[in-house]
Amino acid sequence: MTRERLYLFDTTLRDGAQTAGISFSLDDKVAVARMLDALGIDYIEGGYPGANPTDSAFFATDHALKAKMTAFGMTKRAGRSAANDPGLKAVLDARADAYCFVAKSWDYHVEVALGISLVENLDTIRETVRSARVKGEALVDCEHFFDGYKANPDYALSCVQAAYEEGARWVVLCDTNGGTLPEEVEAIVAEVVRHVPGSHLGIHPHNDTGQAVANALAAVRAGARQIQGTLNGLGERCGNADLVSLIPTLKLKPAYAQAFDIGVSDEGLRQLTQISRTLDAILNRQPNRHAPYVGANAFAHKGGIHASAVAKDPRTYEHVAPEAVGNARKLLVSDQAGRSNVLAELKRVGIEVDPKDPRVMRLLEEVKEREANGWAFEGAEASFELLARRMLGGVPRFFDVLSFRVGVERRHNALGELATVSEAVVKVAVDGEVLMSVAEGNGPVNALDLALRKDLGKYQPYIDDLRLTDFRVRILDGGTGAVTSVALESTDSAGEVWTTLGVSSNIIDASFQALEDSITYKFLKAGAPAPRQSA
Ligand SMILES: CC(=O)SCCNC(=O)CCNC(=O)[C@H](O)C(C)(C)COP(=O)(O)OP(=O)(O)OC[C@H]1O[C@@H](n2cnc3c(N)ncnc32)[C@H](O)[C@@H]1OP(=O)(O)O
Ligand SMILES: CC(=O)C(=O)O
Repeated sequence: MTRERLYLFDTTLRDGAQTAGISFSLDDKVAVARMLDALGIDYIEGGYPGANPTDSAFFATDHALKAKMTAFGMTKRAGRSAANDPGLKAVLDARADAYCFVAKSWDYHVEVALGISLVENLDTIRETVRSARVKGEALVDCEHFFDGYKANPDYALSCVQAAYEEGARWVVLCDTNGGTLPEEVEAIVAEVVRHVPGSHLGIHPHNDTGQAVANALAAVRAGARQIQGTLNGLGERCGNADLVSLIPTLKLKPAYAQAFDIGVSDEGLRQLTQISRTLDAILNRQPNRHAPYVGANAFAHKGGIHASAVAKDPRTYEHVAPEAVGNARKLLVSDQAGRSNVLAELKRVGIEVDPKDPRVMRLLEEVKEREANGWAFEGAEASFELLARRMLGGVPRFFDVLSFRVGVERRHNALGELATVSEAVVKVAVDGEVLMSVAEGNGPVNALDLALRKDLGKYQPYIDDLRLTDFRVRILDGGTGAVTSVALESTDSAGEVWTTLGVSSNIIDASFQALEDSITYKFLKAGAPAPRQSA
């Protein structure tokens, strides 16, 4: 069976730039465009030349991409000719392969937002497409098409037909306000296909009911052959159709994979998790751990019953293989775990144990007991590994904390300014040697951290590159006598990131436990030798 070509149009750099809180620099835009091109996207909408200096600068350079670089703009202003519209000229002067114009197709919008007659709007569409075709491929985004169709189907259709008959390569049906449901999209697109070939129709769904991806697929089922969307679903308000969800669906789900060819190869698909996370890194955002296909939790199995079956065959609880999209499976250890989760995690960290060893069940019981008292091992693999090694084999006591003291003082500094200063003193024994360090910090935990890591004797070189990158405190029961859980995230020059936990009714104790475990984990990881004498 021959497969039909389905085109992907990415608007991360245009509609995605309309996401609240997001702003792309020129370098960001270039990096994202290259990433999209390598992925195999057919059209990359780079922005709106003339609307702002970044977008104009982006289109002033030659991108030499395989994808069709597309400049976005609005149809010509009413009351002036296309040749006499500076906004339109800026778009058409851009170095692009294709030009995409947003046009009104809802009679109400024509009258209220543009304040022109319905006939004048149709002339505007035609004249704009005519001017664009001279420069390259023309596309028309029919804004509010579905709302327009519901209000006045004949007029909405006449806008689509005007664009198509004038030579637009694609007429894109936009669910601009994002309120249309999949069954409505499917029915309306099926009607439009009776007037304009589906091979010239696209869909641009917004996600205001959380169904933009479903709406894109509904339009494809009804005959549209171009999907507009963005990476990670960026876009105005609740965003656009997420191409990171759509691409694997189109490639891995038989109903679509057997019917359609898209420009993304299997290798491109395997890069998807990396691409999604790189975009978040560029935007300085935390990746969505629960994102379909690519989220860190998309293939994380927490329930013991799930983990047990996954260990037998991953297909029991996975709809596709994580490797297909460049993601990885995880079996989490928590109070929802069974023996299978523990065995899988022990295997992952390289601890060999007979599955029938009674210590495995004791370890699981210890995890559950601790979780009931405020520990949360799920996000703290280093603390679980230390607990497991301590219970199953042993972890050298690289150092012993003999005592610590920390004080917080508010006083005038040398400049006469009032400042709050924390000072800590830590006494440790390292392989028979007693060492004492003093440090000042911007808070009591910081002062303790600096004092503890100041001098660990012969082990000091192993922690020179240790950095603490995050410190999260959770109060487990209300009130000042509450139990406190501290999660400490650490990293090193090799780029490994690990999280350790401490739980106590005293926040300083909880922090110190997490700190000691972080250092011990680093010693183990770096292969530090066990002390000659027990501490
Ligand atoms: C559905 C979408 O996402 S469409 C894309 C939306 N994206 C953006 O708006 C981001 C970029 N926009 C901008 O930088 C600015 O809005 C600009 C440069 C385009 C225009 O700025 P301004 O000239 O100051 O106009 P402003 O933004 O206030 O209003 C838009 C004008 O365009 C008109 N307009 C809107 N859509 C269209 C259209 N499809 N065709 C012709 N004119 C249109 C409006 O009626 C309004 O005209 P008015 O000023 O005579 O009332
Ligand atoms: C064009 C566009 O972004 C919209 O109608 O949503």
